Amino acid sequence: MTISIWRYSHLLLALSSAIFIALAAITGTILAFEPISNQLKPYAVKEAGSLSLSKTIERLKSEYDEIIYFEIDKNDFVTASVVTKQGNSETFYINPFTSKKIGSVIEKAPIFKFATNLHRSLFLKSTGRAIVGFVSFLLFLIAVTGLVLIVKRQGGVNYFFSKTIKENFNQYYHVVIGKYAFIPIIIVTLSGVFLSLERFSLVPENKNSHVFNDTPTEKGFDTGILNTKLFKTLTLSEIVRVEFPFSDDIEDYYILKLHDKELLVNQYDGNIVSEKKDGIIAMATHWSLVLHTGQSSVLWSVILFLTCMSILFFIYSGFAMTLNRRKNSVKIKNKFSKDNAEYIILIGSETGSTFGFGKMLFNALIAQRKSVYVSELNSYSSYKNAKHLVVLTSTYGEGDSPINAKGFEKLLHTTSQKNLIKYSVVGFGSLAYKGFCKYAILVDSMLQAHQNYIPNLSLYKINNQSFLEYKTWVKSWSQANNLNIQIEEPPQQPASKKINFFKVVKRTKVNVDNSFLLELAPVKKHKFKSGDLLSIYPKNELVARQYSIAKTNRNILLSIKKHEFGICSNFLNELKVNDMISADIEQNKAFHFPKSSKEVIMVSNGTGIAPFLGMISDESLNHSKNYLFWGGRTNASYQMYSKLIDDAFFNKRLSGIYLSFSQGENQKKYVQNSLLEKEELISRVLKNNGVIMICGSVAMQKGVLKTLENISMSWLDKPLNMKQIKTDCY
Ligand SMILES: Cc1cc2nc3c(=O)[nH]c(=O)nc-3n(C[C@H](O)[C@H](O)[C@H](O)COP(=O)(O)O)c2cc1C
Repeated sequence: MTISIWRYSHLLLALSSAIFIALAAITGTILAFEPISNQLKPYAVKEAGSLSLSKTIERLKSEYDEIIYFEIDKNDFVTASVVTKQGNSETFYINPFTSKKIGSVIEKAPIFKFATNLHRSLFLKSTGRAIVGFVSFLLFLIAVTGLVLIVKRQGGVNYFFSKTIKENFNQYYHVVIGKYAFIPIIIVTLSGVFLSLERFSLVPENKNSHVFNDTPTEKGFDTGILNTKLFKTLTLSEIVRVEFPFSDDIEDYYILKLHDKELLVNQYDGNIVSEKKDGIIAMATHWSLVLHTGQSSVLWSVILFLTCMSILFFIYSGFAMTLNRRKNSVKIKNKFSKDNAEYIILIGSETGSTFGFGKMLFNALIAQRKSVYVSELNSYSSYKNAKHLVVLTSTYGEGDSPINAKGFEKLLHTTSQKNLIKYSVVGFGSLAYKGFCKYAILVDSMLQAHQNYIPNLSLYKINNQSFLEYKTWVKSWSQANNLNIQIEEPPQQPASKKINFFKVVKRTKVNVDNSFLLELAPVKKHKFKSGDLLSIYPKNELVARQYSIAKTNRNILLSIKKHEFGICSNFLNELKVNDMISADIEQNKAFHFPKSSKEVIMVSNGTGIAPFLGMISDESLNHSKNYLFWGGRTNASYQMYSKLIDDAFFNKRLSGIYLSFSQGENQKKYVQNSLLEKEELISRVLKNNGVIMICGSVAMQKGVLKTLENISMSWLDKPLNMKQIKTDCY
């Protein structure tokens, strides 16, 4: 498995701390509710913050015999510790306007006590606290390495918040949630680390101490403390805690804890005897506590709750992705050394899937008793007996090389070859990205410019790891080199196998092209759209065959071509009305009808028309002008679809229908020809941000994309914008 240093660090850090992080996240999720539940209690008194200190003390003194202290917590609850007129020593919440008791001090619920202990120290006292602090730091590093990975994946900092391409559920949400959870995770982890360091006295202490003024320490003139400027102007919003003098002794002071300092105040004349500033560490402790626990803000508590939930999701999705990669990782054992092999296969891969394709070619050549050597592009070297070089490479980032090809360019220029070597480059990429197979294009041009390499086959690009496209290339390459090699399809895992039942409600006869329509009603209610996929498992087969769905009358309409030896198509052709089949609907959002486009062009050939039959029949999709291009063999091939298409035209769901027949009576015509005839329409749709949907064979897709590229260049003077193209080809 090819793995970059960042991904490796991210993974290693996650692996080493996952259990602790999971525990902290679960307990954090529970603890996020504590400030929320506290703040929902009715002890915060409206506008109490503006009440002056002298008024508060005056009322307290009239209500109770003695006051020990009162304090205002982060929820704005005022707690007073007093001796009542009945002589009882009590602590409770008061309304500072009246000084009357309004509730007993909240006891921490057992669940919160338990979660706090587990979260802070894993019930292991100081050792546990140290572990938790360290894990918090690891989580900080995981977040930072994750951020770097997202930036690389998005193709730079500037594209951080631009659309993330969805390859699968886990990868997509790992990245998307990661973008938004990064800042809260950094805040939570850094505050957690700080609180741990502080607990172990590893942060510099606050060196500030009380500096006493040179005021007389004898009992001075009693001016009535409540009339002093200080007590009259200080409000509860500025105060954290007020401790009352213990006795009448002049050296017993009022201790006023404010948000940024502590004052000792003479109880007779209100003079400030001493002042101690909190300093930066005390401020940091205060803010770490507030930010880490969510006290004082319901909104922040909710954010903390969501952050803990997302950490749990990262653990799940991260491990699911890693397991999946491991499952797909491929090891190739060379049987020949680099200098003995006639065929050299060099692979550029980021996440390993291209190695699978390399292995297929390797096995096929070995089966033909050819001497083959496989390696990474980064291990490019001299090859004494090589006659053929095949480069299979993916593209990453914004058209960059995959990680194991970073050094290839330099090696190519500094390593000399003795022989003339025939080369072919196959690019693995995705049309969803701007630079489709851009790195393969670069490798191809580098080899072209190299004196020791002569082209064998022109550059071949493969979308979404399509096995069929690869098979087509292997066939051409094999023929070009007088070989007779064949690659074997890798065994597929049965999809999730969420099997559901569907009843055949209608079907047509097989037409001149061996194609037929099959209408299926789901036995249980299902949500699906035209463009989704139906995975069918014929007769207990493990490998599913997928068909693009048209949704008509709440049923599924499939257009199927019967192949002579096709297990699935023959199985479906044997079905009669009322028969039941088992299948699974898979969402295919990438091929749903665009929600906001004003014009949509649908291009298909053969049975690829299926999803469009549903889209043009759906009355709710009436926001756009739609055009249908379809290619088949003859007019008779079209008859099976004509009723649905004519209806859509009369209902104004279609504004244009353009048919092309490859075996037409007068002339041979393909969809590409019809597109060229309608260049003006195509260029207008492209110019006005319309969408072009393509469904059918891969060969047709290639031809259509080329035609669209040409139209875009000649009419709009710019390359085709792939964001306007949706494809579902096989
Ligand atoms: C983050 C990311 C960026 C990608 N960037 C591109 C790109 O710029 N151009 C392209 O054609 N394919 C791009 N792809 C698609 C991959 O090249 C494609 O899935 C390839 O088959 C992966 O092969 P590998 O697993 O061997 O690396 C990208 C994929 C990912 C996950």
